[in-house]
Amino acid sequence: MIELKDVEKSFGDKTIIKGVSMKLDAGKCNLIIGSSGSGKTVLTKCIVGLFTPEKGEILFEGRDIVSMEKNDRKELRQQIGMLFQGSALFDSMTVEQNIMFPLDMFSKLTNAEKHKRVDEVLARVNLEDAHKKYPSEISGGMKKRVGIARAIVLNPKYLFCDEPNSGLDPQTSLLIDKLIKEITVEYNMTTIVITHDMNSVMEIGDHIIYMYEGHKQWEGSNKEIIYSKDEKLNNFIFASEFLQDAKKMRMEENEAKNQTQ
Ligand SMILES: Nc1ncnc2c1ncn2[C@@H]1O[C@H](COP(=O)(O)OP(=O)(O)OP(=O)(O)O)[C@@H](O)[C@H]1O
Repeated sequence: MIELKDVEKSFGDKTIIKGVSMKLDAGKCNLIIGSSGSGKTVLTKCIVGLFTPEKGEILFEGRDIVSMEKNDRKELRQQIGMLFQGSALFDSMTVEQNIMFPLDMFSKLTNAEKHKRVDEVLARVNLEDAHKKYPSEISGGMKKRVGIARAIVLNPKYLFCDEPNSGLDPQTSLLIDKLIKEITVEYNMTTIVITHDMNSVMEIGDHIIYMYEGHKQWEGSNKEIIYSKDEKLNNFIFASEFLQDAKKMRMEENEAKNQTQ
């Protein structure tokens, strides 16, 4: 579990993150949503130790990354898998070499063990035959899957995904979401996903945090979000007429169900 207590982060005299507290559970997909500039990336960078907040604690299983010794922080960072926007694969390396990279950098496994591990994670993301391909030879969805395989190759306790669906069609997005969710449950990882994708919110949002102008405006599950009365959240998620209609229908269905019970 990761717990944030009253985290504050400023640049110059501008406070970007304003006293944010939250608990992010293991085995759950924790989604951070919010409009552009609301502080999602800055908050996430604070959590993974790339930015140091001026105030507050960020506890990984009770250990504060903010005040941690440099070596301990380095060790902890190796337990964090990252899936970057656009996958961030090395174009000059094959799929296999891309996934091997963190193992070469951070593990003490033998060559044979590393190859076995690469095979395992590629099989897990259903890409058994992609070892020798270059990123330019595979689709956007496959690149994301390679990105996921690379993110989990060191068996991390924590997984961060920045806009995992950006640039993907709705069907492929759904497959990537399902994969992230399955892996989260299977490995009991604490997963944090930054997303703008409302389908993801409804599909895998065990715990959703809505950021508004640097503070946590709302939190709840995908079951609760549809019935939320928070005006700012509703303006954000039901910005499209389609979603407004979907919400109305859900609420009417629910009312009808309650009346027949
Ligand atoms: N390194 C930095 N120095 C100064 N200001 C920064 C820095 N990084 C981010 N900011 C500011 O912090 C605010 C929040 O930015 P952030 O990138 O966290 O937003 P976001 O919610 O992730 O937006 P998006 O959805 O567009 O990625 C913005 O006003 C941004 O200009």
